[in-house]
Amino acid sequence: MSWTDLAVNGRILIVDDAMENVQVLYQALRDEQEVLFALDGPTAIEIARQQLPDLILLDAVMPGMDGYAVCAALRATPEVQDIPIMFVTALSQPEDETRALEAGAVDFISKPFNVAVVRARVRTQLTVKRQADAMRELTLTDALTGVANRRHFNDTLELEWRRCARSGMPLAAIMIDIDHFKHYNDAYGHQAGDLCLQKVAAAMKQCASRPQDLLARYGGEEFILLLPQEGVAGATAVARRILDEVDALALPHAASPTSSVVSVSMGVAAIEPGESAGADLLIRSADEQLYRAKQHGRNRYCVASAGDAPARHSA
Ligand SMILES: Nc1nc2c(ncn2[C@@H]2O[C@H](COP(=O)(O)OP(=O)(O)OP(=O)(O)O)[C@@H](O)[C@H]2O)c(=O)[nH]1
Repeated sequence: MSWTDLAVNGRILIVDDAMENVQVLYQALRDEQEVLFALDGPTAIEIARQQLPDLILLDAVMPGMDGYAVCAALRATPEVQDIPIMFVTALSQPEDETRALEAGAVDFISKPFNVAVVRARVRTQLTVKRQADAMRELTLTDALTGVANRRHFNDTLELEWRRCARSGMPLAAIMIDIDHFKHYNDAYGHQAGDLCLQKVAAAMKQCASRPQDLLARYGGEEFILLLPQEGVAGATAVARRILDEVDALALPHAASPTSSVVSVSMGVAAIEPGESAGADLLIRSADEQLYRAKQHGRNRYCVASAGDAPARHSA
């Protein structure tokens, strides 16, 4: 892959209160990039949060919320704070440029600009963004299974907790443990154990495919699935699917006292985030239910709500 290959197909958000300026930049970039635009700061922030562009080209002088205020607001918003911002402005003094860079911009272009220079600088910023994204992805991913690692899970849990608290939506988690995995390693070897972890993780990932769902490896053979905006009923349906999908893998486990094939036990919990409790309550609750599922014979899930009997796999 070459330097320019890395840079194509970015999504650019142009923010400028003058439509004619938007059009000039659009004409300059549309051959190489997907281009979005906003004519004011608040709309730009909303589009950035929803469309997650790879780069924002931001005018400095706009009525109401100016470019510096937009830049500060974006930098203070967790889900968009890493999107690079390039000022494209009629301002041209060194102090304007300094102010933009200090506000968190990565580049500053004064108008009138040269189209070829803008294109090249956009490509440069997109390449840097791609590389940063790739590095970030590595630090957030479990190397063996390719699902999120525990650190990624913890960060997402905090974010989703706050998001669900704001929107009054529930947040659910399923704690999942492969049954008798020590026996599996002992019987089939550590390499086969690794392969088993990969297959089980891939099967579970298919069971929760909404963009906000997050499957993470929580410990050795322990996984956790976070289901934002999902209550007990939805999470229980996902747990049932996981039981079926893992069973359908039909991975022989001759050393298991529970089943002839690899099986999982799960704890399901859901909560409406509020002032009185922290995110750790959700995890503790899912963990308690996992313990119950193990106690009741494994290859099943238990649900954190009064009166729920441990649900057994139908097979
Ligand atoms: N192959 C492999 N094994 C792992 C990995 N991480 C943890 N393990 C093994 O997973 C096993 C977990 O054992 P236990 O905690 O006793 O759990 P278990 O045997 O599944 O028993 P129950 O959970 O009670 O059904 C240990 O033998 C670990 O060595 C890994 O990355 N690869």
